[in-house]
Order: sequence, then C-alpha cells, then structure tokens
Amino acid sequence: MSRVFIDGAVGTTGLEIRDRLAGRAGLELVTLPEAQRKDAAARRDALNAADIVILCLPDDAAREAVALIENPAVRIVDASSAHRVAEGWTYGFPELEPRRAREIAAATRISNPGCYPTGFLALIRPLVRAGLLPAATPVSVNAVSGYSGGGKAMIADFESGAADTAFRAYGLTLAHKHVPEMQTHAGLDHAPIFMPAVARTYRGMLVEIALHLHALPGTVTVAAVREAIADSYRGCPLIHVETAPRDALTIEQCAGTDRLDLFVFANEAAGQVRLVAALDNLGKGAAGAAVQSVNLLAGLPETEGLRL
Ligand SMILES: NC(=O)C1=CN([C@@H]2O[C@H](COP(=O)(O)OP(=O)(O)OC[C@H]3O[C@@H](n4cnc5c(N)ncnc54)[C@H](OP(=O)(O)O)[C@@H]3O)[C@@H](O)[C@H]2O)C=CC1
Ligand SMILES: CC(=O)N[C@@H](CCC(=O)OP(=O)(O)O)C(=O)O
Repeated sequence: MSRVFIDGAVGTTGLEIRDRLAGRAGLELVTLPEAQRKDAAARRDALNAADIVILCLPDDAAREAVALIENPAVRIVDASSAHRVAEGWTYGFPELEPRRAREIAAATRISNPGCYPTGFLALIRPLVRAGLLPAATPVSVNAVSGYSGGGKAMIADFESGAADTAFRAYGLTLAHKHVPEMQTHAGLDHAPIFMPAVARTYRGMLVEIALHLHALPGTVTVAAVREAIADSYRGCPLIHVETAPRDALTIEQCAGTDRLDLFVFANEAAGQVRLVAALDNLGKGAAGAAVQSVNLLAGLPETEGLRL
C-alpha cells in the first residue's frame, strides 16, 4: 500500500487527480482538511509522512513544498512548471523515450510535463531522434487550449463573463514558460516559436507543427515522418497515431479522456506536413500524466485509473 498525499487537492488539477486516484487498490489517498490545507506545519507533516507526494500548486508553492520535505524516502510528482528542466528531476513522460518509464519507476523527483509540451514533444521528439529533423531546424508550434488550462483564476475569468471573447491569442512576448522544456526535451538547438491561444471551452487542446519537408536536408518523405511517429508509440495504450483521413479536428477530440491522439496530415506533392496533437489539458496534459507516474512509482499497471 502506498500513501499518496496531494498538496493542492482542491485546485483544478488536484481535483482531477483525486478523481482518478479515489478508491484505488494499493493506494491510500491523503488530503488536508480545508482549515489546514495552507498551514505550513500541517503540510510539512503530511509531506514527510507520505510515500508519494503530488504537488498541484503554483510554482513558488511547489518549490516551497519540496524544501519542506526532509524524509529522503518521499517520492515527488510535481505538476507545476518549477522543475521541468531542473537538474536531478526526471521528466515524467513515460512514452517520450525508450527507457523513460523505467527511469520514472526508479526516480524520487518527477516533474509532470506541461500540457502544451506534451503535444509538441510527442510529435517532434521521434523526428529528431530518428534524424529526420536536424537539431538545428527552426520549429514553430501553435496551439489552442480550453480555459481550464489557466486554473481557477482563468476559469473564473471565462465563467464570470470578464473574458469577453471566444478565442484569445497570447504568449505575445515569445517567452512562454513552456518554451524551455519544449526545446530541452525535444533536443533542439534553438527555442521553438510558440503561439498559444485559449478558447471558450472548458477542456481540450490542439497543438500543431508545420513542416516544410523540401527544406530539410536529404530526402524526407511523408511516409518516413508517419513511420517515425507511429513506431515510437506502438503498444502505448494512451497514445493513438491516427491514420484515417479527416475533414476536421476539434479541440474536444480528446476532452474527458487521458488520451493523446496524433495526426500526420500532408500534401505530398508540395512537400508539406501538418502535425497535430489532440489531448485534454487536464488529462494527459496534467492529471493523467501524474497518475501514470504514480502508477509506475507504486508498481501498479501503468494505465490503471486512466480514461482511455
Ligand atoms: N490547469 C491545467 O490545465 C494545468 C495546470 N498545471 C499546473 O498545476 C499546478 C496547479 O494548477 P491548477 O490546478 O490549474 O491551479 P489552481 O489555481 O486551480 O489550483 C492551485 C491550488 O493550489 C492552492 N495553493 C496555492 N498556494 C498554496 C500554498 N502555499 N499551500 C497550499 N495550497 C496552495 C490554491 O489554493 P486556493 O484554492 O485557495 O487558491 C489552489 O487550490 C500549477 O503549477 C499549474 O501550472 C499543469 C498542467 C495543466
Ligand atoms: C490556457 C492557459 O493559460 N494555459 C497555461 C498553461 C497550463 C499548463 O498546463 O501549464 P503548466 O502545466 O505549465 O501549468 C498557460 O499558458 O500558462
């Protein structure tokens, strides 16, 4: 039996994780009552008494929680963006690299990937690893998220009517907090240009990358791109590489699931490829990934409690 403490259990991500862990065999779920959930002493006790801690906090509070942990046996899954490129932390995306699931299972410090990077990395990493995309390739990525991606504050903004829009482009300083983890874990020499947006729908996400195959060195075919992506995720129950033609994709494609659907659309004659990832920002983009890591840490089946 593993004792799992969720710090930040009443936030948007914390509640989702609770949902997926409640009643699970092999896990004892611990949360603090409302009056104590921000009390440093109560949090210190709970953090140090757990086998596994899941941090569902803003970055500063996540750093503070890590500093409160003195018990070396405690294993941490941090859902915030505080440790995604930090030394000594394992990037908690089990399907991203061939040995990553085993590394997570043996780790004590695991950082959950960001929601947008999950889609971006799932598409780009297999191409860089296969040598189809040289590390020096300039890459741009655009994406749209449901408004729950901004946590309680953005949900209130959209649901109170204060956000008077259906679609808002942001990240206009080109320095979004997800860019470093996108570059680092893709293995790219240059930071990608990231163009995020938020839409008036609660959950769901599309992440897109355009590739000009004719501008790449050598001959890179659409088939090679499809194969590299499909090969990377064979046998991964949460990641589906879709091959059937589509007229359209919606932001809700994977909403309400912990799945990640990947698409390779192409105009072969023009040498153009449009890669698309669909996921739920609160599913594989947050809670689903955290629960996958908890399953690996606790020695439970990797997708138990997840929504395929
Ligand atoms: N929403 C999403 O799609 C995703 C979010 N994340 C990350 O997960 C983390 C949580 O985000 P999210 O759930 O969206 O945010 P929310 O704002 O919805 O929830 C954060 C929770 O943390 C609590 N909190 C803040 N400071 C402290 C503290 N010092 N001690 C204890 N509790 C504290 C808040 O309390 P109160 O309720 O009083 O405000 C709130 O309940 C963030 O780092 C975010 O970046 C990651 C992936 C996706
Ligand atoms: C719509 C929206 O505002 N999204 C958030 C990212 C949400 C997320 O999942 O990011 P973290 O995991 O890094 O917290 C943003 O762009 O900052």
